[in-house]
Amino acid sequence: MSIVKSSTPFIESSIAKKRSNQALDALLAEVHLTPKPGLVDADDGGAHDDMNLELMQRSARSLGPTFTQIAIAAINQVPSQDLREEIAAIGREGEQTMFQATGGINTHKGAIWALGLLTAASVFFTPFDKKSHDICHLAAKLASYQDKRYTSNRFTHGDKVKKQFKVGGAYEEAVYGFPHVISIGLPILRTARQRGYSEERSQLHALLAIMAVLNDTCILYRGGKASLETVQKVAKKMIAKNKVNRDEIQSLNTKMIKLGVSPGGSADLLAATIFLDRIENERG
Ligand SMILES: CC(C)(COP(=O)(O)OP(=O)(O)OC[C@H]1O[C@@H](n2cnc3c(N)ncnc32)[C@H](O[C@H]2O[C@H](COP(=O)(O)OP(=O)(O)OP(=O)(O)O)[C@@H](O)[C@H]2O)[C@@H]1O)[C@@H](O)C(=O)NCCC(=O)NCCS
Ligand SMILES: Nc1ncnc2[nH]cnc12
Repeated sequence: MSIVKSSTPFIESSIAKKRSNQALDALLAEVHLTPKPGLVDADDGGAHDDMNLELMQRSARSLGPTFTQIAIAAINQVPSQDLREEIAAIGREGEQTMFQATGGINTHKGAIWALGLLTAASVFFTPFDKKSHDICHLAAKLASYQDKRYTSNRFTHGDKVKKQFKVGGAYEEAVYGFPHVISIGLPILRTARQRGYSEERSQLHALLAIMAVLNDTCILYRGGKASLETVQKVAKKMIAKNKVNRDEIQSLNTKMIKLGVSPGGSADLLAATIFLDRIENERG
């Protein structure tokens, strides 16, 4: 069955397809960025002994139809309770697709959430040409409606650490308009580019800058507060020098493997940064 509704006009369906391709490309760009500390990349599986590059690519590609369905559902809509529930249902189905593609491994749950909302917001109706902060604002509005019909009562890893350490997680990041993307990821990516760094090096700067401050519930769940503080301290030091070298990344990677922690939330927010940056750049 075609994912694109037969009633969707051609121009709308091509915009929806374009945005969902951009979401998928952003996921793949994050996965391919090498080296990255603690995360799966072309060199190794980071702190994950159950993941590798091929698995991450398969997971990302399995999500293409999910992003297309989200974009088709959201095109020319405005945030509403009904749409929130429709997008949530598609997102949950996407999680099942991901688990099928990975044999039950959680590779991209946070990315489905963040990029799902941002993809929807990128195709909403507005009378103005949307900038990144407008897209994040609209995504936040959509996230702020309750997921009433489909919500599960499962107590997740995020729920556990949010309660234990009194921090926000992926939900709060979205509801507050993706502050780590708007105030950290995007400006650091662009500053690094202006300084003449390569695209990959600039993305690495953005990732480290996010890692330096984010309460990443993946790190907290596996390593507690001490591990999060260690990772943040090292990432902060690297970013403060404005120059990141490969040896330092490798040493942080080794440290994170020893601690058994991975910055999965920061990786998702890097993918969100790349997605929004590319949309804004395409307007010239
Ligand atoms: C509202 C939801 C986010 C609900 O999420 P839930 O409570 O079910 O899950 P959380 O545990 O809170 O995790 C969400 C994922 O978000 C990423 N993340 C973590 N911290 C942050 C942060 N501060 N800001 C933003 N994002 C964050 C992270 O995802 C990445 O890590 C995952 C891999 O981690 P790993 O440690 O390997 O795996 P675990 O499963 O934890 O197990 P162990 O290996 O440790 O045993 C990977 O998924 C990365 O993507 C968190 O995991 C939302 O999900 C929701 O309600 N969804 C329903 C559908 C919906 O409404 N969708 C709408 C839009 S499509
Ligand atoms: N590259 C990566 N490695 C591990 N977990 C991730 N979650 C999102 N991207 C990831």
